[in-house]
Amino acid sequence: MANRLMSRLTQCCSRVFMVETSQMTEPIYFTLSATPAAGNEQLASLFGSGNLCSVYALADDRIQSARFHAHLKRCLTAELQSECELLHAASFIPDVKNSLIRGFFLQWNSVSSSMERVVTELRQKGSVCVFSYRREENGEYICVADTDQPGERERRYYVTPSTPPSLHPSTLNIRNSDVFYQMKDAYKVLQECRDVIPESKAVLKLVDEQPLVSISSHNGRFPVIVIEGLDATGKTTLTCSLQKALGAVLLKSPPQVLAHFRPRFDAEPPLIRRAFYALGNYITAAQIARESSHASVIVDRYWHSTAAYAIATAVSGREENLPPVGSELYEWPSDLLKPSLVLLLSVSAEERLRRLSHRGLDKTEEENQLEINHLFRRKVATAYKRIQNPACIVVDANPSPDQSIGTEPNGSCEFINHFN
Ligand SMILES: Nc1ncnc2c1ncn2[C@@H]1O[C@H](COP(=O)(O)OP(=O)(O)O)[C@@H](O)[C@H]1O
Ligand SMILES: Nc1ccn([C@H]2C[C@H](O)[C@@H](COP(=O)(O)OP(=O)(O)O)O2)c(=O)n1
Repeated sequence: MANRLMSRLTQCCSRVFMVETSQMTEPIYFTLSATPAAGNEQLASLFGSGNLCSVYALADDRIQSARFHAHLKRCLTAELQSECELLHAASFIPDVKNSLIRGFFLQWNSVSSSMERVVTELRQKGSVCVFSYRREENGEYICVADTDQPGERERRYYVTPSTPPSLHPSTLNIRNSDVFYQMKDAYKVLQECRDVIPESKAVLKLVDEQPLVSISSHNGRFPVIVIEGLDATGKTTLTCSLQKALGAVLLKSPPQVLAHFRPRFDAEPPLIRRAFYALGNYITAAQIARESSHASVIVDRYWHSTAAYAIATAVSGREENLPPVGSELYEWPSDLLKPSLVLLLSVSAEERLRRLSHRGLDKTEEENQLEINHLFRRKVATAYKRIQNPACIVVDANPSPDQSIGTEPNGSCEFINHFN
């Protein structure tokens, strides 16, 4: 298995490797080639820091690969936390969708017995392959990889600098790994999980029980208003008051019927977790179609949340790495019911933190990450605003609930008055 993976990673000389040394800087890109080439400053800085290797996990199918990658990360973090730096690495073919394979790059300075032991153990594991890197005395950067060629145990490559791709490589795999643009694609992921995650069957059954609804099922009936925003921006407070003010039906995504499955799927890697949330939107869509025939409907989170969080998590590093404005990755799914209006509640970072601390509830792992990770929050907010057709209207939600809600300068939102 490892050999097959190794072949996949190395035989294609057009593959580029990426190492992210920090969240705020451009990753280091290189290729592996049979002929030596001059290094550059970035390679020199990477190779100047002691011992180096990269580790990739890959299994026969995408579910196993995703779970194995998450497992590897947990093991490496637990075992090596204090002794080495764990950086994100990946290998991809420029401009080729779904070519990205994620891995880790390990850097350690001194002789470390547990480091040597862990690397040896990983090498022996079927579905992990390890690349070791070193700088030769003549200044060449070398990568040593295992090989499955007869009579050959390992093969040496020269590490050659590569120019950064025009789009960040993590955008290559978003479609159908992080964001699903048709129900059948998310459905397929949970079907593939049935043996390892038995709860998938129950979720699929709930999806099967919903009547199919078209993307415009509520047209000509009552309005459907989606309220979106980061955690603690006031969605629950606003949806409840709108429900009362408009005599509306209040729904949410994921729907209540999926609530008890959430912790199970939240513990899974993005491929599985995001497919679960995507399917939740289709169950909510069926509820919207039903309810909007006789009343206005308010929805607490829907597709914008699913796509914005998924994209912001999938794209590592800086905000500039997000897919650009107008990218097809911000399109609405072709088969998901569209609401009449999507409002994005926006509050200042200070006000949001104040509300979070007043609320004082247990925080999910993702909420914790949001709190400590300013950058991630900015990426979620930017992704929200780039989603198209329907786009969201940004609402200034800083005022207290008894003040009327205005909009950001270019928005327009007298919606409460409008529906009263
Ligand atoms: N407009 C507002 N002004 C001040 N506090 C608010 C406002 N809206 C909500 N809150 C408070 O902020 C906290 C988070 O609000 P909540 O509606 O639960 O947010 P969300 O559903 O977006 O996570 C709650 O304690 C709530 O009472
Ligand atoms: N329709 C939805 C709703 C939430 N999600 C995901 C996105 C984030 O990972 C979490 C956010 O949920 P969280 O529990 O923080 O939100 P609430 O507190 O319920 O407002 O759920 C989603 O993908 N699709």
